Order: sequence, then C-alpha cells, then structure tokens
Amino acid sequence: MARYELVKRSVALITLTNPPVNSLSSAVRHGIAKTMDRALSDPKVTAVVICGENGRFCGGADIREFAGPLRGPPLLPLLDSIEAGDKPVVAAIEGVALGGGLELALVCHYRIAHSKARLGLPEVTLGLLPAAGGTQRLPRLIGIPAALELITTGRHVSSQEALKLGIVDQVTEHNACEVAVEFALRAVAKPLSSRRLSALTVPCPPDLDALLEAVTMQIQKKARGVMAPLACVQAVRAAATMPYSQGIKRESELMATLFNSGQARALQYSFFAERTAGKWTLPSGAQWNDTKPREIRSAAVIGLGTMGRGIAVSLARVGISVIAVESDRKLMESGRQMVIGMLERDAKRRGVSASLNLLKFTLSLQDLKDVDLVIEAVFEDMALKKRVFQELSKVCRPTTLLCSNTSGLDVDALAGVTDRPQLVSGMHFFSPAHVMKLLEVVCGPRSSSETIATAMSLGKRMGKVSVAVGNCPGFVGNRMLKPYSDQATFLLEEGATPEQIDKVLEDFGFAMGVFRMSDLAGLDVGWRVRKESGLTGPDVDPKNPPRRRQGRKYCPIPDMVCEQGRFGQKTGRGWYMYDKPGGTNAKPDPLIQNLLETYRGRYGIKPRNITEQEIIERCLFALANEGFRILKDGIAAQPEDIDVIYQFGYGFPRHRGGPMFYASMVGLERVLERLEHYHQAHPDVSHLEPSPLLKKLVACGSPPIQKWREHIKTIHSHL
Ligand SMILES: C/C=C(\C)C(=O)SCCNC(=O)CCNC(=O)[C@H](O)C(C)(C)COP(=O)(O)OP(=O)(O)OC[C@H]1O[C@@H](n2cnc3c(N)ncnc32)[C@H](O)[C@@H]1OP(=O)(O)O
Repeated sequence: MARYELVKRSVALITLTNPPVNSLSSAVRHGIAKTMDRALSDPKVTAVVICGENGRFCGGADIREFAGPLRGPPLLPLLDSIEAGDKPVVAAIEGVALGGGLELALVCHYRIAHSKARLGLPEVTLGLLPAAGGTQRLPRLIGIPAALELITTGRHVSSQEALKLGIVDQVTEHNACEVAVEFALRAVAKPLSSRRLSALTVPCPPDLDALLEAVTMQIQKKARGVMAPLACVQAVRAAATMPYSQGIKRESELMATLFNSGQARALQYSFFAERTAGKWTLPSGAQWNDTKPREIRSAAVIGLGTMGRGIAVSLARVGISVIAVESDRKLMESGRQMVIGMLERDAKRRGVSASLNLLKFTLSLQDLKDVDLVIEAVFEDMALKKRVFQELSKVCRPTTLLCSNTSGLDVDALAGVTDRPQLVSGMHFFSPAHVMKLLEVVCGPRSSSETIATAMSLGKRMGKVSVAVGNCPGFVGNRMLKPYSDQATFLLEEGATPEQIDKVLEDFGFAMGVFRMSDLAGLDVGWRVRKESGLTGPDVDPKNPPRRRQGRKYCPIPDMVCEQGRFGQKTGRGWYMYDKPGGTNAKPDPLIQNLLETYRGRYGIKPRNITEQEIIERCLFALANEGFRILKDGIAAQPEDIDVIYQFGYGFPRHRGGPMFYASMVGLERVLERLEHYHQAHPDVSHLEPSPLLKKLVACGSPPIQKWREHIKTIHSHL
C-alpha cells in the first residue's frame, strides 16, 4: 500500500498504491508509517519524496472506513511524526491532494505540484473538518482569511492558485515526482525548522472577530442548519488564538462532535449515492460498464423557450455544435439573442471564449438531417410532441437519436410514432437547464442500451448528474412531487398558511419551501396539466362532489389561485406577492389569507393549529412513501437514485441525504407508524397509505438503506 524505492542513491521515494485515488486506508497509513521509519533510520537516505501511483497523489482518508472501527495507525500522530523528522520530505503532487491527502502534503517540508493538479480540504462537504491538523497548519501557511474560505467551503484550487496562495513551493509541467526528487536533493543541507508549519505563528488579521462573525453569518444564510462549516470556523479560530498543541486538541474535540452526527452520515451517503447513480442497469441486463455510448458531435434543440435555450447553452459550452429550431421568426430571433447572451456571460465567468460559432438557428426541421442527436423541448403537449417526432423520423438520418425533454409524458408513446423506437429516450432537464445539475434519462421499454448509454454519457459531458429512470407519468421526480405538494395544499385547507409550511420546510433545509418553489416554476404549468387531465375546468362534471375528483380527495385551492391570474413570480402574484412581475422578494399576501379563510368557511372547515412535526411528517413521509412505490414499480433501480434526483433537482438538503435516506434515519418503523396514523385520519388520501415495500422492509427488520435492493422484487423492472 506504500512502495519504497531508493532513487539517486540517497532519496527514499515512497509511492502510495491504493487505486483509484490512493486514499489513506488503514493499510496505506500502515505502509506510510513503515516506509517513513525505514527512510528515517537508513543512513544512506538524506531526503524523502512522497508521491501517489497512477498520477494521483492522494484523495484523502478512505471514506468507506468511517463506518467501521478505526484500524491501523491514526492519521494525526502519523502526520505529526513526518513533520518532526530530521530529513527533508517533499510531496510530489499529481492529480489530486484532497482532505487527508493535502494534510499529508502540509506535513511534508516542501510541496511540488503538477500544473494540472487540484488541491483542497473538502472534509466539510462530508460533514467533517480537516482533523489531521489541516485546520491548524493551513492558516499558519496562508493566513486566516484564505484558509477560512478554503476550509469552510471545501473548494478545490488549481495548482496555479495554490502557488499564489503559498500552499505549494513550485508548479511544474513535467513529471512532478522527478522534479521533487531533484528538489529534495537540493534541500538536504537546508534547515527544516522554518518548514515545519506547526511551529509557525499564525499571521492573525487585526479584525479577526469581525471576520469570523461575517463568515459565520454567511454560512448561516447559505447553509442553514449545517453543522460542519460552523465547526470549521471554530477550529480556525483556535488556530488564530492558541498555540498548535492546544489548537489541535480543539480540532479533535470539534471533530468528535461531527464524526458520528447524522449530517456526516447523510453527506457521506450522498457522496457515494452520486457515484452509484451513474451505474445504471437495464432489464435486458445491459449496464453502464458494458455498453459503449455513441460519440455526439452535433445536436439539435427544438423549441427556444426557457428549457430549449438552457439546453442549447449546455450543449454548446462543451463543444457540441447545435442547431436550434423555432417555429416563428420572432421567437427564433429573441431566442438567438438570449442564447448568445447566456453563452457570453457563462464564458466570461469561466474565463474562456464563448463558442458562438457552434450555434445555428433555423425555422426548418429539414436542416436537421445530419445531426447525431435531437432534443425536443417544445410545449408539454403530447399531440404537438408526436407531430414533431413524426417529422423528425422523416427528416433525420436513420441513426439519429431522438430525445424528448418532457417532464412526465409517455416517452414510449413518442417512440411509437417514429421509425426507430430503439433510438428514442427522455432527457428531462431541470430549469434553468444550463444551471441545474440534474438530468433524468428516461428509458422507454424499447430504448436500446446504446441509446441510454449515450444519453447518460452526454449528460455527464454537460456536467450533469444523470440518473436513469423508468417511463411512467412524472418519472421519478415529478411523480413524487405530487403527494408532497398535495399534502401541503391539504394542510392549507386544514389551517396552515403557505408561509408557515415554507418556513418549516426551509428550516428543515430545503432551498425553497413548496409554495415559493411553485411560484418560481410558474403555477399555470400545473393548472394546465390538471385541466388536461379533467381535474379542473369546464369539463368537470358539475355533479362531482366538491373537493373530490376521480374518486379521490382533491384540493381546488391551487386552481382558485390561478383563476385570479396569479401564476407566481412572473406575474408578481402567486402564493405570495412580489414587488413587481419577475420579482423574487416573496411577501405573504393578505389576499391569499382571505382566499383561504373564505374557502374554509364555504366548506365548514374549522382551522386548527398545525404543528411543525405534522408538516414535516405529512409532506416528507408522503414523499418517501411514493419513493417506495417507485422502487417497487421498478421506475428507479435503487434508493440512491431517488435521493440524488431530489437533491439535485428539487433542493432537498444534502445534509439530510434525500427523502429515502431521511426515512431510513428517522426509522422505517416510525415512518410506517406515522403514515398509518395519518392515513387513518385521511382515509381518502391514497398517498398516505403505507406502500407495500415500506411494510415489507419493516417486516424484515428495517435493513440499512444499502440493503433495500435485496428486498425489492419488482414484478417488471422498467429499468
Ligand atoms: C477526517 C477526514 C479526512 C482526513 C479526509 O480526508 S475525508 C476525505 C476527503 N477527500 C475527499 O472528499 C475526496 C473525495 N473524492 C473526490 O472528490 C473524487 O473522487 C476525486 C476528485 C478524488 C476523483 O474524482 P473522479 O476522478 O471523478 O473519480 P470518482 O469520484 O468517480 O472516484 C473514483 C472511485 O474512488 C472512490 N473514492 C474517491 N475518493 C474516495 C475516498 N476518499 N475514499 C474512498 N473512496 C473514494 C469513489 O467512490 C469511486 O468509487 P467507485 O464508484 O468507482 O466504486
């Protein structure tokens, strides 16, 4: 796990060998301890270089080991002993030096980085802090403000930025290991005392308290309820105000509070969930690692509305040439201006030149005959989409992949009107498509494995977290949204207000409560869907009992809000009022309060006081309950997929892991018991009836989330 060689007769070269990222597993820590002892005790050795195999220095502690008891030498004393040694040690950083990997580099007396390397202390993103001396050494090296920023955000820096900050001594374009060996030979005669970071005093800014206060406030605003960044601030404060020996104790104490916290478990689960989601399997048995995606050089986007524009930008900025199609010249021209503006702003922010030459705008589908892939992003109307797919089938060459950005319509029905159903899939982007990281890749029953592999790989290339899902109304994300938002509107009937429900959800950690999110997305979209499905509007049978549709309980309040022309932020009025159309500053609106009171009066509903607990349980347990149904129906292959979708597409707080992980943390038995309780109180709300899979898992002793898959026997997997 750590290879030892003697090079240039007197330099001990220690290579970490734990692919793929050379994480500091117990075996690697053991290997470092053994090889360092050997180097320090061998009189032939005058200096040491530490590097990582396969061009990667070290990705930090082995996160998988956190779940078990500590084995092997603990990291902190091991690192302290490297720094205290009397032979110069040089870190040769290629690829990454992250977390414990950077802490290892910081105890080396010198650091050489390859020009393409990335460095950082991302522990905070795992609910932890850099507890192997990182919070004490980095401030001593680069000062409090810069260290505070890196430690509290976990941001990775390039080697060029690391050089500017003073984290590394040299950046090289050549083999960092060879450069480090030469560097080590030159360092032999030099004194080491000034190179031991723990011995340095911290350059402390005069306005330390104000700085720490400002950063704390920033964190509380941005990451409400998240513990780790606040603990990081306290650890850095210790570095600024205490000698190393005491600071390191404070670092350990703070780490102890974080290490076994639910937040740390959720964030570490989220790290692996994101990677698990990329590993899809289809019912045919084809999977991510045995199906080659097609190379996509050119693509077309049909429709230049909000979604189409964002999709065009996402494609062009990764070097794919894009033909954007509109049906109307005026719309095409305004779309062109907006796409160009978005690409220019994006390029400016990234310090690159905008790839405008990759864009072409047209009014004719005939121009698409040679593209590799088409993404249709027209209005959410099945008849219109079918016409587009029929036309594409005639126009595009037979090998062109045809994808729809539908947010919930039947992808197989679209495939059915084409001459190539195997080349059709859904690519459901989230708005704004050039910003939001989630992509649901919808596998129709006839989509080929190559089609899915290509859509997944294209998503990755565009920087998206892509998740393969099955084909059913709403797929995973929007199908689950229904019971969640239904519960929120039922709670309005019973006595809650939009701002009360949103506050509870935002305090839980959601980026936005359900009503603020609906105002942002536009209330008219759901209204149109409800009208089309006969739930509201003139087609509803007047003999229908009030507050019931299609045999189920129905809350018409969202329709009443829309009937008043309140479509959300864009109209300046929705569940809230805004300063102006397009405004974002949501204020409670007395008119909504009136509407709710009148409504309750009309139906004789006596408003009651609704607790925070009830809001959380009814909204979130109903959400997870639908997740269990989705798993049972084979629409998502694993709970991780659902959690990733909710984190990246719906603002579910990452430090809670996602709806399914949250249910597992609360305890499946408790979730079942509460759902049974609420279903008894609302027997006409089917979403509150506990799903068979939840019941089965509880009957099997509530296994950990990683084991749920073993209990899911889908009758027919859609994936
Ligand atoms: C106290 C705490 C201390 C001292 C710590 O050090 S906490 C760990 C801090 N380090 C990190 O947070 C780095 C985490 N890893 C990454 O950010 C990335 O993996 C990477 C930038 C190092 C590489 O990215 P990439 O090339 O895209 O590869 P993947 O992300 O797909 O990773 C490849 C596989 O390696 C597994 N992995 C990565 N890092 C670790 C780790 N530190 N411990 C355990 N396993 C790790 C990752 O899960 C992938 O596994 P598979 O999916 O292939 O099974």
